Amino acid sequence: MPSSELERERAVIASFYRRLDQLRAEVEARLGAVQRGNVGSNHQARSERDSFARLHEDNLAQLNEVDARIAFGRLQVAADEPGRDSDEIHYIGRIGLRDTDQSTMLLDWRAPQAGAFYQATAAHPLGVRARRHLTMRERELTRIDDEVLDATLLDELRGAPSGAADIAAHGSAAASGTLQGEGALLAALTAERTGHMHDIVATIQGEQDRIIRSEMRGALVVQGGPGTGKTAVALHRAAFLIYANRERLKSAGVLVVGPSAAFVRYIEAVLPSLGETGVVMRTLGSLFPGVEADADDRAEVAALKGRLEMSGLLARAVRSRQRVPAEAQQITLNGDTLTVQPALIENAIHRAQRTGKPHNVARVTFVKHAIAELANQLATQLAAAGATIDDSDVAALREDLRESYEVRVLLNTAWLPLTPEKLLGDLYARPEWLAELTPRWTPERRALLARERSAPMTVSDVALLDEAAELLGDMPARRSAADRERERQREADIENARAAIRNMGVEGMVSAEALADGFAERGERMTVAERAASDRSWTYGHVVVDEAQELSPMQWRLLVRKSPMRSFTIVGDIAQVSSPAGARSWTEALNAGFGDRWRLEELSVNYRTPAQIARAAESFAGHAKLPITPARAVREGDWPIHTVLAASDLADAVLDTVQLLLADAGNLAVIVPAESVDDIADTLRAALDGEAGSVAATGGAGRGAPGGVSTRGIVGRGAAGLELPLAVLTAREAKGLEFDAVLIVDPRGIVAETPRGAAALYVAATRPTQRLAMVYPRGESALTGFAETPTLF
Ligand SMILES: Nc1ncnc2c1ncn2[C@@H]1O[C@H](COP(=O)(O)OP(=O)(O)OP(=O)(O)O)[C@@H](O)[C@H]1O
Repeated sequence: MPSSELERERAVIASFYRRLDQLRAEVEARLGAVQRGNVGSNHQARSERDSFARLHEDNLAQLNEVDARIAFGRLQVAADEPGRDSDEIHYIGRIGLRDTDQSTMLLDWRAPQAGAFYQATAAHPLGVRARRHLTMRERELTRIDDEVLDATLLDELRGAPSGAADIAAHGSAAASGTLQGEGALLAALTAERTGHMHDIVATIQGEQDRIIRSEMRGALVVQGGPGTGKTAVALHRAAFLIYANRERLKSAGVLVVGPSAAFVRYIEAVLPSLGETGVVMRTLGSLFPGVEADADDRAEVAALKGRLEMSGLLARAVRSRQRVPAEAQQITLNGDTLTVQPALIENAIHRAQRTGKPHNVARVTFVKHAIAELANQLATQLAAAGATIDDSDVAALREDLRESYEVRVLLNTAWLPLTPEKLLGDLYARPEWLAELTPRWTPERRALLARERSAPMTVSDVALLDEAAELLGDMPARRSAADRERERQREADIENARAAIRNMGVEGMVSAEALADGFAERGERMTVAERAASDRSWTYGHVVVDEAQELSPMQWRLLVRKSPMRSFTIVGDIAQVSSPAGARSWTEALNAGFGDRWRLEELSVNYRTPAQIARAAESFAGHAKLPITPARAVREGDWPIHTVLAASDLADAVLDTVQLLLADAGNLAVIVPAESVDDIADTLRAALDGEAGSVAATGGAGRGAPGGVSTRGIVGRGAAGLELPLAVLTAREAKGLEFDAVLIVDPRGIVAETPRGAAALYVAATRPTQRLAMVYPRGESALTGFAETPTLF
């Protein structure tokens, strides 16, 4: 590219940075003024100050996040205004920028006019004559790639005297094929992986863009084979929806659900790099506030806990905690003895059940009714004994009964307030109670649920806890007082926010509701995302579910409760189902939550896996009869699959292969059957890091230096390995991730360890962007599909 053209673009980009720096300075000044402002001890004034400070801090964070690679595209669009003969030029960037005179300098990639950057093709140019990809490293423009979509432009440019000829000299004759911005795309795809997913905003492809910009209403299912960009598309769609529905989604929030902590860590930087920070990211094990489950149940147990019939069982369990005593009970109050007949309690229970409210909420009706009946009974008894009783005496009796320890025991035995944890813990730890509730189950089936009360909650328990919480409702005493106070405070906050906005002259910049959200933080400075994450019954404006094929019907029930409007982006690959509770088709998976109200989009190009690896994985999947969706791989790849048959010890063969791969891979995953993953991790740490350099399974660590030498070691187990050159993972942990090179240890062991182990191996084999190696234990041959000429170590 002639330097003149590059220089011209550099000058344009420099103007963007000047404007960005100017905006940043303005926001910093405003923030400084707010922080310095003396508001004294007035609580309301302090809240307002904190809210404005927060607003400016968020703005500043957004400007900082988008600083690197602020612009990535330029469109030359045919002028469509009559009388105008020159083309329009639009620059496309991570955010929109306006000059001081309010003219547009840079279009936000999500703006409607920017759509043509992703959608225009030679066949359907959408008015675009030329498209330019600007590749930047931090603030520096390093390369430009042109595509000329209008052939007449080439002729015009040939005749042109100025530097515009530079474009012609480097433009392709016309964008051929289906890939858009091929040069920039291939550069992105072959770049070394860092352990964190990057945004793809500069190279989104047409089929992806249509999905990203699809309307927010309803459930959209995105099906595609491995590496087709489903995760990337889902995250960019979240950013697009926040942009297009900012008011609604800023206050209701967006939830992104992924399969594992490693996965959440892998994707967490994408949305901030697009300037969106307020999204809640959760694993299925952390969707119930206060519980962080990461252990899985055995396959049969998880499958049972995921079944819809568990909701019926939990409902029966709650009902059975509303118990009529078998016999009459005696209580004494102020020296008088009262005989309480079972019918009195039964009557109060029926009254409460008829309210249709959750257990803990309906208990208020139960207690009120039972106390009233007991007071009437006692009053009649006292009157019969000669006392004179009027209404105020009956009210006093009710008060006494409420205070009585014996009455409390009596009522609690009939209707005990319950927490979800207690209900579920009892169900697992009390086999005789479970047997009462499940007369038609076999003893073997019941045994699947049996567990010590102290055992930690598992991932599949989370959906059951949430179901139980729905059936139980909040504990009554806490609820009413706290809720009334919250509502009162909220109204006052919105009123105050309106006044504050008028006073500060910032109408239109922030809504009263959004500002009131800031007040509500009450000094704790919680964001919408933080509040949403800590409130179990929070309903989100939109929910993104990744690896959605793995979800059980009970998990779908939980998620649908999180977005009653059913605004969902559901991405996954039905062939990759490896969880025993997952579905075999989208129709089956979505039936309970969505009926037939969902739409399907498919992605067809594999951007990650080189063709030679993708073909082998697909061939293996064919033999294993997995219902795969073949995808067209963008790259052929440079290395054949490396098959190693261990000559003696498996660990030695693994170590030798690891050393071979580490020589030219930026990051490497060693994927191992769950039962031997810790042993292999220990072996690798001992050999490569030495004891002192090892990294804990859950702790974070800085990425090792290039070449793999780091004072903190290069081997990490689980999510901790993502930032290191070598991560040791199970197939489940590797879901959704990608690495330059992947080494699969004992592939048959992975196939054998779960009922859907073949799918787990298919997933593992499709993680590399460059190289795949497989190490088989001594005496085994290579698996069909993956068979290549083996090496012996
Ligand atoms: N348009 C694009 N431009 C650049 N990179 C892309 C593009 N689309 C996808 N990629 C890259 O391809 C890789 C695979 O994408 P992603 O992880 O989203 O696929 P996936 O369909 O979710 O895969 P899997 O189901 O196998 O986990 C990622 O590195 C992603 O950044």
